[in-house]
Amino acid sequence: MGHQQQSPLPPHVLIFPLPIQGHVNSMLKLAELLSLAAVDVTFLVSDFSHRRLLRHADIHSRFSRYPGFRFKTISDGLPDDHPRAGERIMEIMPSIKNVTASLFKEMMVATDCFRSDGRRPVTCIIADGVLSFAGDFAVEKGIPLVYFRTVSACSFWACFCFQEIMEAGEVPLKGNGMDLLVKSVPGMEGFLRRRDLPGFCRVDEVSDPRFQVIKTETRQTPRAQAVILNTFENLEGPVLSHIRTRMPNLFTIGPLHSHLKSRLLKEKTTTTLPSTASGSFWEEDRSCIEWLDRKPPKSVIYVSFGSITVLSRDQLMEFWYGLVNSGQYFLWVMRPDSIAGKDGKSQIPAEISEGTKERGYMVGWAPQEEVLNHHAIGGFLTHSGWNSTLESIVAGVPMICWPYFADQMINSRFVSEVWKIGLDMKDTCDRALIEKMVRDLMVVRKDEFIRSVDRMAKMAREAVSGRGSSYCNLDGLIEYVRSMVA
Ligand SMILES: O=c1ccn([C@@H]2O[C@H](COP(=O)(O)OP(=O)(O)O[C@H]3O[C@H](CO)[C@@H](O)[C@H](O)[C@H]3O)[C@@H](O)[C@H]2O)c(=O)[nH]1
Ligand SMILES: C[C@H]1CC[C@@H]2C(C(=O)O)=CO[C@@H](O)[C@@H]21
Repeated sequence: MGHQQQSPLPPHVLIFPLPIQGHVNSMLKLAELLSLAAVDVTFLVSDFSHRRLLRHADIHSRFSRYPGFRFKTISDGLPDDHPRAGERIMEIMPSIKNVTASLFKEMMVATDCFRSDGRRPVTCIIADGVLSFAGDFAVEKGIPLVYFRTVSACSFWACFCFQEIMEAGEVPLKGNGMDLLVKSVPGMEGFLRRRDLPGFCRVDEVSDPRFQVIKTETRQTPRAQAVILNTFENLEGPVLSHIRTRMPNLFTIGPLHSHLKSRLLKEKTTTTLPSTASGSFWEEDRSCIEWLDRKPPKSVIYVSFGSITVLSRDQLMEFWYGLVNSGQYFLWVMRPDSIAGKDGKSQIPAEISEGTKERGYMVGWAPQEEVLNHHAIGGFLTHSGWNSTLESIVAGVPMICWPYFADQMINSRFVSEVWKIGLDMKDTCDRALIEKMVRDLMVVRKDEFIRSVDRMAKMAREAVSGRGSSYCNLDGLIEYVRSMVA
């Protein structure tokens, strides 16, 4: 019998996100894009996140069409009842370093880097840019390493400059001088105030581990062979040029949610624009879509502060009065754990649930991409998480930004001062201002904002289509991953 010609095994990429919603969302999109290109993918996520995905996101059926895709799980080192939200979210960083790092190494050695029948050992590690221990392993074993930092380029670059910011005495932020311009982030000298620096700078001493960990994790990025960012050239071009002086092998492939839709359409896996299955950690309440169906075009402001923000009762009341007094319809996402206090949902005051009925609607978690693309949505009151910002841009929805922490502080400055597609209310939470901003966004300056965000939306869609920059860059990344096994 003649010897059958075997086709060579595909490359095998390990994708390893920081196990929180915003990071898992965008890295799952990358995983699906690579799976579409017939690359084998092992997606390593915390047991905790995996349970949430299984429960609320129907994740296995989403990936069942990709035979080369596998989930593997690992502990994030936190107890199950840890809130993984609010101020305590940063506890995940030392926990991962102290617990997950050694488990990861053991797992990689014990499985021969996830080798199995018909599957090579991992040929490339794509790790979250803040998981440097995965980078240590890759470097030690000579496995090609790519970092994916899931935040904006502007935030990544500001974090990269933490050393210089510190040496210039521009941190720690002590509450005064917050409106002084920051001189140590090249390219942002004209508009970046101290209050706009990533929230990790809001510490009393530079020795604070929350500042130090981000400084160290970010500064080691250039040791990777390449870096991926979920952004596009026309959105953050000037910042990207600065980053490329230090990390020339930079792949901008975003907005990933839109890119995935574009490729799925092109693969002719579907004839209508696919609503890609979600990666939600909470149950999506679809009743809000029926509520929106009954509202006039661009008449509703969507309110959501992402997966980590926790509001004090006072803040909740200010937002609520501001929204009600604005006279606009509002759809408000109130996660069960989003109000400070012990027992989450029961903390929503009765006056709010009752008083919302006239012009508002509340859900615990929404199908956000679909909501933002609904004709009834005219504005987004957001915490300025990077996925939310990109989803709003692509949907052509102007924003009011109330950043809570981290990259959100700088994203909101870019939304208001650089891209001019919304308003920034950082460091304030006052009902009269909220009322005014909602009216300005939805009524008074509506046309001006819609014009600029529509222009940006068009550029975003171009970036992920046929000959667009992100589309070509993803092709380049796939080629690069393939070249590692050639
Ligand atoms: O009701 C909701 C609310 C949110 N989402 C989705 O959840 C994601 C939220 O992501 P993001 O807007 O980035 O916010 P966070 O969950 O807070 O993300 C964390 O991770 C991001 C990416 O690194 C950072 O930019 C943020 O600051 C950080 O808090 C988005 O895809 C939303 O579409 C829903 O599906 N339904
Ligand atoms: C919990 C935070 C630690 C780092 C992550 C981050 C980043 O800059 O990569 C920003 O905010 C959060 O998403 C993460």
